[in-house]
Amino acid sequence: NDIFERATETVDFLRNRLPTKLGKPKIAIVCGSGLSGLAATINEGSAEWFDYSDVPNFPQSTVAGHEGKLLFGTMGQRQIPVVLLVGRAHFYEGYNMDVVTFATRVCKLLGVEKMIVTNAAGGLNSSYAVGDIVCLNDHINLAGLAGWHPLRGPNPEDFGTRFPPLSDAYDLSLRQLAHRSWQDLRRQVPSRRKLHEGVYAFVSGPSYETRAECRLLRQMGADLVGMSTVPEIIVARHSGMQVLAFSLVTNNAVLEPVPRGDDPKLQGMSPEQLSEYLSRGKANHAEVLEAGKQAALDMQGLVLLIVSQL
Ligand SMILES: Nc1nc2ncn(CCNC(CO)CO)c2c(=O)[nH]1
Repeated sequence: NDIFERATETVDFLRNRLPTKLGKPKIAIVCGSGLSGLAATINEGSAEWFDYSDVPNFPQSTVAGHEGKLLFGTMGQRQIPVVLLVGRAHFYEGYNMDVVTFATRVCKLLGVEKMIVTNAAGGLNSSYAVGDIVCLNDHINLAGLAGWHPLRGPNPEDFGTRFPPLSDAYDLSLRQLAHRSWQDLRRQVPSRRKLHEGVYAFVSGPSYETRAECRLLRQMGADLVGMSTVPEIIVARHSGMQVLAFSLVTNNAVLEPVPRGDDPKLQGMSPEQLSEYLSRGKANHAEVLEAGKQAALDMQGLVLLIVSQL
C-alpha cells in the first residue's frame, strides 16, 4: 500500500496544480533516450510542465538525453489530453524497481488508459538498419527472470492481481493501428526508414553487452536489446493499462565472435589497425542520442498519428 499511498500523494500534488480545463489524460507517452523531441507534438498553449525534482516521490533522471520533466497538454486537432514523461529512471542508475516504475503507477492513478513507451535500443536482428523503428510485440525480461522483477514483494492489490498474465502484453489492436499509421505517415512523408515488429530483451546495464551475450540474446529470439521499458510495461499491464512500445534502433549490436589471439590474419596488424578493427560496432551513448535526434520527426509523426486515432 505504501506505493499506492505515495502515488496518490503525487497525483493529488499534480491535480492541484493543473488547470481543470485540461481534463484527465487518457494517454501517457514515455520519451526514451534522445526522444524528448516528442514534447514538440503538444498543442501550443496547452503545455503544463513539471520538473521531476519538484514532484513528490518522483525519481531524478541522471542520464544524458533524459530531461526529467512531466508535460501535460493536448495533442492533435481533437485536443486529446495526454501526459508525457520526458526522461525515465533506469534500474542501472541504482533505483529499485518500484522507483523505476513509479511514474507508471502515477499515470494509472491520473486516469491513463493507454501508455505509448519509446526507447533507444541495440539491434540484434540483422534486417534492422540504424534509424529503423521497431514496434515491440513481446519481451524477454532477463533481469526479471533472475529475480529483479517490478512486482516482486507484497502485491499492491489496489493496482492489480498477484499473478498477472503477460502472454498478450503488447496490445494487438494498438499494433495494428501503429502499422496503419506508419503507412499513412509514409504516404505523407516518404522515407527509407522502416517500421518492424520484434522482441525486446531487457538487460540491467549499464555496460553494453559482450559479443557472446549479444549472440545468446539473438539465439533466445530477441531482436533488440535495451536497459529500460520492460519494468514499465509489466507494471502498466498489471494495473490494466493497454501498452504500445517502440524502439528506435540506435546501433547494431556486435554479434561477431571476439577476434582470436592466435588468428594469423591479425598477426601483421599494427596496434592502431587492431584497435580500429575492434572498434567496429562498439556501442556508445553519443551515437544513441544522435540517432534519436535524426529519427525524432518520424517518431513524432508516428505517435501523433496514432494518438489522433485513439
Ligand atoms: N548494444 C546496445 N545498444 C544500445 N543502444 C541503446 N541501448 C539502450 C541503452 N541506452 C542507455 C545507454 O545508451 C541509456 O539509457 C542499447 C543497449 O542496451 N545495448
